[in-house]
Amino acid sequence: MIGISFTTATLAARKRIALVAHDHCKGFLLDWAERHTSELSQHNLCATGTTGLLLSQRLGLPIESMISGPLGGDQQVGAQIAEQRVDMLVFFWDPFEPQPHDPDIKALLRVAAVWNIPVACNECSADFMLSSPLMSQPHEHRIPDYNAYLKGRV
Ligand SMILES: O=C(CO)COP(=O)(O)O
Repeated sequence: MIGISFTTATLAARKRIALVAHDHCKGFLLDWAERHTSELSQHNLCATGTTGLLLSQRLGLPIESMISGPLGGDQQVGAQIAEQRVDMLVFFWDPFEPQPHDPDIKALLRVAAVWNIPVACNECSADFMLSSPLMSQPHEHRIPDYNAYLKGRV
C-alpha cells in the first residue's frame, strides 16, 4: 500500500447497509433478512435492483433499490461506498456460478476493502456481523486519507 496514508472516520450508530445476492443465493438472503427484520429496521437499507424488490416485498421495510446488478447495480453500490454513503455490505455472491458482470463484482468487493467497511459474504458471516455490539454504536474506522492522497499526486 505504497503512497496511501490513512485517517479515521466514524460509522454512525444507524448504519446504511447494502444488501446484494446472486440469483441462487437470493433465497438465503431473503430468509436471513426476514429472521433479522427487527435489527435491520434500525438501519437504512439499500440493494441492487432485483434483490431490493424481493426484499421490500418480503420485509415490508423501505429499501432504496439501485439498478439490477448485471446492468450496473454493483457499480452503483461501489460508488456509494467510495462516497462513504454505504457503511456495510451484505453480499451473498454465488461461489458456484460464473456471472456475466464478474468485473463489476470484483470492483465492488475491492472498493469495500479499500474503504474498510464490514462485508458479509454468506449467512454465517452476516449473523456474526449483525449480532456485533458495534451495530448499535458509532464506530471509528480507518479509511484512506483522500486529501493527503491528492496532495501527494500533484
Ligand atoms: O447481480 C447482482 C450482484 O452482482 C445482484 O443484482 P440483482 O439484485 O439485480 O439480482
